[in-house]
Amino acid sequence: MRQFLKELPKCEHHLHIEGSLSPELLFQLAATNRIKLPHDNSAFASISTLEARYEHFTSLDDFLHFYYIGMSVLITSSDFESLAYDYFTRAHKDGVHHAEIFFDPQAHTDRGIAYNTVVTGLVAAQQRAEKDYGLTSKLILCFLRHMTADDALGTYKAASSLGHFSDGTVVGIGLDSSEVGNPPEIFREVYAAASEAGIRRTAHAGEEGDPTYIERALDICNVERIDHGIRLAEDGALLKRVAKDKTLLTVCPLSNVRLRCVSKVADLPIRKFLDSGVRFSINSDDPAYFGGYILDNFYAVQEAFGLSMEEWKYIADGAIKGSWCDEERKTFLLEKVEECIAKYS
Ligand SMILES: Nc1ncnc2[nH]cnc12
Ligand SMILES: [Zn+2]
Repeated sequence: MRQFLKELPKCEHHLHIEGSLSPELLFQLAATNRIKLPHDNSAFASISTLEARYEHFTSLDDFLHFYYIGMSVLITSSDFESLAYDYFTRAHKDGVHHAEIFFDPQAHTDRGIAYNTVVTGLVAAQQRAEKDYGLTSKLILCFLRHMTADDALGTYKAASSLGHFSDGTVVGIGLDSSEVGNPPEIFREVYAAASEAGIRRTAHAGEEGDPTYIERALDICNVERIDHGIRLAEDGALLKRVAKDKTLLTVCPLSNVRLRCVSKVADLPIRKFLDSGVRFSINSDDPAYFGGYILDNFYAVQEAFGLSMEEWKYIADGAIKGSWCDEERKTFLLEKVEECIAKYS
């Protein structure tokens, strides 16, 4: 089963590129770029103390504190390119054929790094990954929900004025950071603009927030996907609606355990999603912080739920169908899944 899971063609839809910054690369870039890490936080004493601290996050906000300090070492386009190329290399080894990755421009522009510096580096890595591995990818621009709606709108306009939505450099928008107390409707205006312009839309919802966060993301922000969405299981009517509409949930099992949304993978509503016909993909979120890349998440789900090959085919097919790539690529990837199933049947 492990070899089958490794080879099963995967699409990753929930990966924060800044969350793939390993402690090794973090310390290396801090030295190269002369960035001072906080002296008053003993976790930053060494790579091993930082790794040890990552095993004890108490909540999303506790993690986010480290996440924003960590990314402060990313300065040049080439830093972003190395970060993203390393991720693509690892994802390719895990059987990822198509990745739709989040980036947080405000977390960089807020500390003086230009939006274009970030995107230039990421695009260079995307082009190399497609050439070297045949791995296709898209960028999703996330707004930080702890910042204002005006700031989100300004970021959206900056990307728009560079033509990044119309030329396909950025496929869609997302919403991340601290969820509870920062509901999706605060950002209704920027979502309406994206909707009007035909830009893809997703939002983190129902990670820590109750199911109304999911409902409001769907109803008010008109999102096409829900990132995490695990608390959907608490609302039967909403669950039916999401299943009927084939709205993709991008679930991140190891993240949910590390951030204490659930105490173990077996407590996630994976069985309920399968039985109700909810479409979902399995993803790594911030793999350098949560102890595993996409394949580790697949293994963890298999260990907890003992799924059949047919159920894995349903997950793999749903992930492809819910992707924001073209139909030709989807057809190709669906055939690859068929071949993999045939090989292991
Ligand atoms: N799991 C997560 N939830 C919300 N915002 C994030 N930013 C990076 N990872 C996140
Ligand atoms: Zn996330």
